[in-house]
Amino acid sequence: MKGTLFVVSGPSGVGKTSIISALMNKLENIVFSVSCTTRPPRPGEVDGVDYFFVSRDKFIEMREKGEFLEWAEVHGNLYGTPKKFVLENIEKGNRIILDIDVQGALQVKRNFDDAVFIFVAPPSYEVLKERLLKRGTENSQSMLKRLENAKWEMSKIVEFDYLIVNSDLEKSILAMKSIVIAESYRTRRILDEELIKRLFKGVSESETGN
Ligand SMILES: Nc1ncnc2c1ncn2[C@@H]1O[C@H](COP(=O)(O)OP(=O)(O)OP(=O)(O)O)[C@@H](O)[C@H]1O
Ligand SMILES: Nc1nc2c(ncn2[C@@H]2O[C@H](COP(=O)(O)O)[C@@H](O)[C@H]2O)c(=O)[nH]1
Repeated sequence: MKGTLFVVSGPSGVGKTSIISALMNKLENIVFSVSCTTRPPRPGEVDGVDYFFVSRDKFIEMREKGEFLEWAEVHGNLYGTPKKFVLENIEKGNRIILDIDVQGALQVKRNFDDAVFIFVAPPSYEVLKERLLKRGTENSQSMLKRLENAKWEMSKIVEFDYLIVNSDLEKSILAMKSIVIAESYRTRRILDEELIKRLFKGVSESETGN
């Protein structure tokens, strides 16, 4: 069975990383796709764990070699999803989680019609501001840019399959976990020749209506 691609998007500071990192310890066969970025690391961020931190030249070289599944300029920096990692994990039958912006999500949507798209929204614009302020990672220019971009990102909610309004973190983690589990029960994902044979063993063709 092939793996499933989960694309998680939403405004900066809404809580995507918080939800995803908690989820990674709660499920099996789940991997996080570490993106490449030209953004400088924040204190505590580790290269290869949070992101692959690369120069703009290196990013452009990788982009030209076709190494990204999708890429976008987000809040003034370049971000991209390494293609090889995602494709390998789809082949292995894993669940792959992407934490990417809305522009990137819409690119993935054009190429992977089987992927699952989850939008994380803040309970209000005011709460989003508070969270970004409290996280304390952005200077005022970056804060303003992220809040301004949030308006366009929110306008694309309808493009997504699922919507989690992240008021209570624990409830949001549970919601994301429920979505990931429910997707693994979709008939189209699990019903193959082998399962059909097993399910209908001993049943004659006239009884199945075939
Ligand atoms: N439900 C919640 N209630 C209160 N605070 C929250 C909640 N979810 C996340 N936070 C806090 O909000 C801040 C932003 O969360 P986080 O870094 O996970 O956002 P993000 O969506 O990944 O942002 P970015 O897109 O910039 O990477 C963090 O300080 C986090 O602890
Ligand atoms: N299109 C892509 N967007 C990405 C990718 N990796 C992260 N992101 C998004 O960027 C913003 C900002 O992230 P931050 O870590 O600087 O706060 C956020 O919305 C991420 O989801 C990617 O590979 N492609």
